[in-house]
Amino acid sequence: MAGVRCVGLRKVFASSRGPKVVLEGVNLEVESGEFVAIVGPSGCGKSTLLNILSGLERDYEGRVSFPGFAGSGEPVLGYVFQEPRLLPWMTVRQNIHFALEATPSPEAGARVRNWLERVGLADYYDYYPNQLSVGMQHRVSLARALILDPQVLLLDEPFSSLDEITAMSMRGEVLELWKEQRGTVLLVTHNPLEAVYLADRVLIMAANPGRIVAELDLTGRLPRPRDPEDRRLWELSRETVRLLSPHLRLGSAAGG
Ligand SMILES: Nc1ncnc2c1ncn2[C@@H]1O[C@H](COP(=O)(O)OP(=O)(O)OP(=O)(O)O)[C@@H](O)[C@H]1O
Repeated sequence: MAGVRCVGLRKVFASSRGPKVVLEGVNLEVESGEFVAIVGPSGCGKSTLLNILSGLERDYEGRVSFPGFAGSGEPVLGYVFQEPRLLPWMTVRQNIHFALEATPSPEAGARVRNWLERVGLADYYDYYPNQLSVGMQHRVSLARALILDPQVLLLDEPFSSLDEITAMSMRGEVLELWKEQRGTVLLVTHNPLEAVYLADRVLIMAANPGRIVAELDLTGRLPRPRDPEDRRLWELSRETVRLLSPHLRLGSAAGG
């Protein structure tokens, strides 16, 4: 098990107009096994935050830790990027198998087949990424992250390019997996309804500089399992929008 903790995160990017503070004073405490969604205006630093948590971005100030993780090194992290980022010279099966190469096991082939079925791509195992629709490529990238049984799963708008029927099914798949493994999930989304359907807590970020400005706690207000048709989801999604809307004008005083 592993939670996620950030203390005083600050990230500055160089730009043609000089240094740009993208994240400032970001403090985050996610319990082990918690499902947290992050919503915020475009460009407020959500992906940058996930990149820091994943270890891809190492040039930042502040501290990141994974409380509750008892192993050596770092917990197993799964990261589903905004774009599928599949290796074009590998087939679907090889792309998913590739994720397991660091931990070879005799069951790897069976696990890949199982995940191909779970994401509805069993018939496409020998296709190359350029032979798939964008939505199918996203499903491969989801399988590639989930097959690792991650203790911490980072999802950067993983459903945004999917049609709504497929997105619903993939949300269900992520929830199933989360129930089975009780890993920690951090989901970045622009969809307030998706955030309140999936998460225990929704964090609201503002821009310029990116920081967490509000939080909506759903535990107790919306028991699980949740019905996607539940009217309360709409009410809570409107509450999320109300918390977010003062921060939506980029570059405004409210935005920083
Ligand atoms: N490598 C980089 N070099 C310079 N600036 C960057 C770099 N990566 C991101 N930025 C800047 O950091 C800010 C935050 O970007 P980021 O992608 O984290 O935002 P976001 O909230 O995920 O946006 P969106 O919701 O549109 O995906 C933006 O102003 C972006 O231009």
